[in-house]
Amino acid sequence: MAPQSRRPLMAGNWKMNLNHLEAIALVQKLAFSLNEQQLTDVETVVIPPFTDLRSVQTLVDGDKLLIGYGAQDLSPHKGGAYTGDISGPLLAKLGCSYVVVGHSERRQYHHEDDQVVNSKVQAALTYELTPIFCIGEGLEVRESAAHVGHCVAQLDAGLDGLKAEQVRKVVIAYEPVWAIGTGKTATPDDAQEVCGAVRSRLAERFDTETAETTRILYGGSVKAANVAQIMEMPDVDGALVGGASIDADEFVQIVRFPEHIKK
Ligand SMILES: O=C[C@H](O)COP(=O)(O)O
Repeated sequence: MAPQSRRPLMAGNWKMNLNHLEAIALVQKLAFSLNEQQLTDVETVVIPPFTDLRSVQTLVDGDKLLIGYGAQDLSPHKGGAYTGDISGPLLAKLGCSYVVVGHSERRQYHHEDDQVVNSKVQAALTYELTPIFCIGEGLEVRESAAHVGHCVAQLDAGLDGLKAEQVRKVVIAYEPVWAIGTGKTATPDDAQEVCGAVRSRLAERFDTETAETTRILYGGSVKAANVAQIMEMPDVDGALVGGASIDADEFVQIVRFPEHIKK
């Protein structure tokens, strides 16, 4: 059985969807549909666009909701002349707990390399934000069966310079790029293969405690219909959900996955 520190985490990455009014409506619907026990059993987090964060904060704080929130990216810099960037201190001040780092869409469309991703992981930890650090292979790498090595190399690069106690504060998300937004979900065994390799690598590079306590998520076309099978895998501690997280009913069913499995 997974240790307590690996409480299942369902994080909804809304990407560039929903304005601040739609954000309020969605979070209200989650709060209305999920009871205290369900939100205690499964940590539930929304990751809206930056422009929604203040509205989400006001709602979550005002009604003392058991729903966490975070941002989709952060600057590696503390502050200053970086037009368009959002820093760790600005996110922390808004009450964010999480920040996604190294998502494949940032790597692809904003040319973020492993070094940039590593500096963002470090920035997040500096400002007490939990990075949801993404790794994952494209289709070509998968087809050449080099995916495990590719993901482990991304993991190593992203965690470069971190001590074991810092790594334990990171959430790692395995997202095969070919499964993102395509409707092609990796099989539970595909998810387990890489999540298991990530955990073994954490043991090898840091220590057993780090490997056993660090949470590893799967992401890529997760929906209510497939989440339970994926969550049955021993090294999968949650999901980073894209498209299905902007549909309140669907995300509620994803959070309620324990009702469909016995782990
Ligand atoms: O961050 C989330 C992932 O990119 C997965 O997106 P998706 O669930 O729409 O495939």
